[in-house]
Amino acid sequence: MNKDNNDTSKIIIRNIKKTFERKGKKSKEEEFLAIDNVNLDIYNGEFLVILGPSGCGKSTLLDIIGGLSTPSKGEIKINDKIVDGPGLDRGIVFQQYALLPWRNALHNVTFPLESHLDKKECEKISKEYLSLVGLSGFEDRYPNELSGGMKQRVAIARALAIDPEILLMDEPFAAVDAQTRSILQEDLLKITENNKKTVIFITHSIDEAIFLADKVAIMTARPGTIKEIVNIPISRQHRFKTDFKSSTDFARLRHKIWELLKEEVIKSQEIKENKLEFETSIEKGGGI
Ligand SMILES: Nc1ncnc2c1ncn2[C@@H]1O[C@H](COP(=O)(O)OP(=O)(O)OP(=O)(O)O)[C@@H](O)[C@H]1O
Repeated sequence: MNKDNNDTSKIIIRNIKKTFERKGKKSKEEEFLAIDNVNLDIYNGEFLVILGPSGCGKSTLLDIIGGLSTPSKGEIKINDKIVDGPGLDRGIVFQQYALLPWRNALHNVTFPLESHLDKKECEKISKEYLSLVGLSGFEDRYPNELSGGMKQRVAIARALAIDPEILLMDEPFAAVDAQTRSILQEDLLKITENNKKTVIFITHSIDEAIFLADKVAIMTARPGTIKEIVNIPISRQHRFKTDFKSSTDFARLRHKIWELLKEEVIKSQEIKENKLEFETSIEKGGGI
């Protein structure tokens, strides 16, 4: 695969800018620039992880790719078609499971299928995907009877059940404990590899990024843009070796990514502190 050739891109992101209208001082509407000039190419079957300081616009970008929000400028193409809303080509998994509490696991997974398939077919497919994520036998459990990790498995099964080409995942493992997270990472890597999914995955964890990604996009402090792409040239088989996370390859990548990210985390904290100082001084009637 020629990764420098635009023609092979599955997802093409060009000059994306997003501003929000916000109430500013004296309740006046003000434009708030969240992300600007975001450009990315994601190739068929690639696993892209996005890292960036809190508030830099990662979720904003993912929402635009998912068609849940529109860009203020720029465009996104998937398989050469401009994204103008949500679609069955994209399955989305959020941090907070977003399961329907009144439905059991099976019927949470059937939910996105019900509009176009009959009941029997929906349940057959849902059982298959629950089995794929290791939840055979848990079909009739309600969300309040499942652990955090199991709920996230149901959410993944639901996203996969529509057989999307693309999985969009917004910090999906942030709410589960460290051991469960590690197992979910391994399972996700196997499932997406075996089912040939293209994945965009947001995280705050550098270790998670290195374990999962083919390439890591590091975003700048707000307004977020892509600062650098770091390739992770490590085979999937090698990642499953027990000593991978203590290898020199891993340490080298972690150091490189942290050096790039640290600058942005510091900038992002400076932005917040300046804003606080500015607001405090305005409240006191002075300037800065
Ligand atoms: N609907 C909205 N209206 C106004 N501002 C918004 C809206 N959605 C996001 N923002 C702002 O845009 C900026 C980017 O938010 P976003 O949630 O995309 O960041 P993030 O990088 O995903 O953050 P985190 O890592 O903390 O989840 C933030 O300052 C946020 O407050």
